[in-house]
Order: sequence, then structure tokens, then C-alpha cells
Amino acid sequence: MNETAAASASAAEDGETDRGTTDAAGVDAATDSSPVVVGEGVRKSYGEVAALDGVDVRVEPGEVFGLIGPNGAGKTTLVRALTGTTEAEGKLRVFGASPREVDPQRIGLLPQSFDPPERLTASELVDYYGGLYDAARDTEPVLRDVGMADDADAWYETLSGGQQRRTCVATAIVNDPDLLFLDEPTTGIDPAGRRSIHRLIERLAGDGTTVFLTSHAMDEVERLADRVALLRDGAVVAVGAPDELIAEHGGEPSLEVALDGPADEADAESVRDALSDGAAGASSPAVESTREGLRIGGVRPEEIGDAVDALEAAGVAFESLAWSEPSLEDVYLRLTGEEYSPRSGEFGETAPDGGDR
Ligand SMILES: Nc1ncnc2c1ncn2[C@@H]1O[C@H](COP(=O)(O)OP(=O)(O)OP(=O)(O)O)[C@@H](O)[C@H]1O
Repeated sequence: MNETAAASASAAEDGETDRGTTDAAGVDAATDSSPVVVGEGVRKSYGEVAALDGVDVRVEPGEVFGLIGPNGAGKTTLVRALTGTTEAEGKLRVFGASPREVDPQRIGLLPQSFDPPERLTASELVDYYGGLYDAARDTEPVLRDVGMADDADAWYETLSGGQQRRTCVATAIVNDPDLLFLDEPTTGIDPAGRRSIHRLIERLAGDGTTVFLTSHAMDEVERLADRVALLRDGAVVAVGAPDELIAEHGGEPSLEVALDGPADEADAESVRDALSDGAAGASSPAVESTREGLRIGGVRPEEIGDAVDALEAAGVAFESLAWSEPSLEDVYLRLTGEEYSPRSGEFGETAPDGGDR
């Protein structure tokens, strides 16, 4: 039995007993507007390793909540704690109840790793998981939802990695859950398949399903999530809407200026002076030399013309310009201290600017 089945049957697949923090009834008074997921001070250790080190998390009804963080940050452990497939300390409530007390019909879980119970076709596998619930959707439309209708009769083991993952997503939604945990749903899925999973998540969310999504694909999380929490070393270091996080931690938009070789400091200084004198009138323009040329920081789209004027005034001949705005990936790299250094072309450990731990 895997974690999907474990969640569906409230089973303790790892043989752990229910957690001590469950109250006598295991249930809080819950209303329609109550948070769907609450974690307060959640802790879980494996020997010396504090996988979760006091996590606070709250997911509102109908939200797509993204959980991001480096390998080993504790994402899967948090999903397992919230789905009752592992024991953890602290307050954990799902629909007002302790995770192991929640009606399994309401929960869908796509675990990070999935082992089918036996040799089955894609269709039989979805049937199998559907059979674990009091009520389940028909298998055919579920397989259609994940783009697997044409391969319904193929043995699971003969499917490609991406097709297997899509079939797993089908097993997680066969019970039409109110809360869907997706632990890295698109790993190994090709761009078209990813797009179809994205559309599925958007449609489920549009129909009111609450989605708890962990992913390493920042574009995916930025596109899908209403709010995002960044987990680092077992603790949440930032939480907010993608736009808010980008505004707060993403840095400024910038203009990459490609020259026919690296710029020297004199070029950078000339451009800086020209920008200070020009219409943009920036007091201390952030101009730095890069391996490809120059980067001018803080350039808004309407200021690109001024930057070009400044380059010309400084006598810097450029080959091309590329403007980019910060993304959730920049937030991630800054807050995890894994910022990309274009100068060296390598990732390097820098002091994370979200260092509130
Ligand atoms: N069953 C286990 N036994 C021992 N240590 C574990 C176990 N599960 C997780 N850990 C450790 O707990 C920490 C958090 O692991 P977890 O799998 O939750 O991270 P993650 O953020 O999901 O990582 P990834 O992005 O690689 O999936 C890691 O240091 C991991 O080695």
C-alpha cells in the first residue's frame, strides 16, 4: 500500500500511532470559512536531523498553496505529517480534525514516490484506488483529465515516467477530493503533459478544490499558486502571494547589455555617469560588468530608451539588449542563498537575505 492508499484508508503505513496532540475528539469546530489546513509549531526529527523545526502553515479554503524549498528542506515530511502518514509534534489540523481523523473521502494525495500495489494497467490502477473510497468518479473521465485516456489499457510498468506520473495524479483525484496534496506532480513530465496538469489544477481550483502543491518548478508555482511558502531547513522563511514575494525579495528588473566582450570598470563608470546625467536621472544607477557585458539594474520598461541613450552617450557599442523582471525563481535563489552568479556562471552559497532564523 502506498501513501495514497494510506491516506484513503487512514492507515498508518509506517506503523506509527496517532500523534499525541490529537484532542479527545480529534476535531476542532470547523466552519466553511475555517482554514482547511493548519500547522502550528510542527516538528519532526529523524535522529539528529530536524526535518521540521517549528513550521507554521495555514491554507484557506479554495486556495492553491505552493510549498517550495531546496532538497531536504522538509517539504515531503510536512506533506506526510499533514496527511497522517507520519507522526509529528505540534498542532496539525485538516478540516478541523487531526490528519488521521479526517474523512479520507475528502483528501487526495499524490506522494512523491509511488509504488503500484501489483501489476495493473493504468485503468485498473485507477479502478483499484477508486475502490478504496465510498464514492469514486468513473475511471475513464479521470484518465482523460490527466491525458491518459489513450493509454488506459497499457501496463503501468510499461508506461514512460511522465505517463506513470500522470496516472498517479489520476489515482489522487479519483475520489473527487476537497483537499488535494500534490508532491512534485510534474516531475518527469514533458512540457505538453505539464501544461495539461497545470490546466487540471486550475480547473480543480476553479471548482473549489483546495490544492497543496510542492514543486521545484518555480514557473509552475508562480503560475498556479495563490500563496507560496518557502521552506528552508525545516522552517518557513517567507510566505505570501507570488507577486508580494517577488516585490519584497525578488530584486529589481534589469537590462542585460551584451557587448563583444566583457566590459571594464571604466565602461561601467561611463554608463553610470551618463545615466545619472540623463532623463532617467537615477541618483546611483546600479551598473555592473558581467561576463557578457554590462547589467543595468532597476530599469523599468519605460526607461529602456533612456538606458540606450546612456550607452550611446558613454560610447559603449552593444550587440543586443535583454530586459528581464524578477521572478519567483529569483526569490527562491535569494532566500535560499543559492543565487546564480552570472560572473562565474555557477551557483554559489551567498548569505540568504531571508535569514530570519
Ligand atoms: N524516513 C526518513 N528517515 C531519515 N531521514 C529522513 C527521512 N525522511 C526524510 N528525512 C530527512 O529529513 C529531511 C527533510 O526531508 P524531506 O524529504 O522532507 O525534504 P524535501 O524538502 O521533501 O526534499 P526534496 O526536495 O529532495 O524532495 C532531509 O534531511 C531528509 O534526509
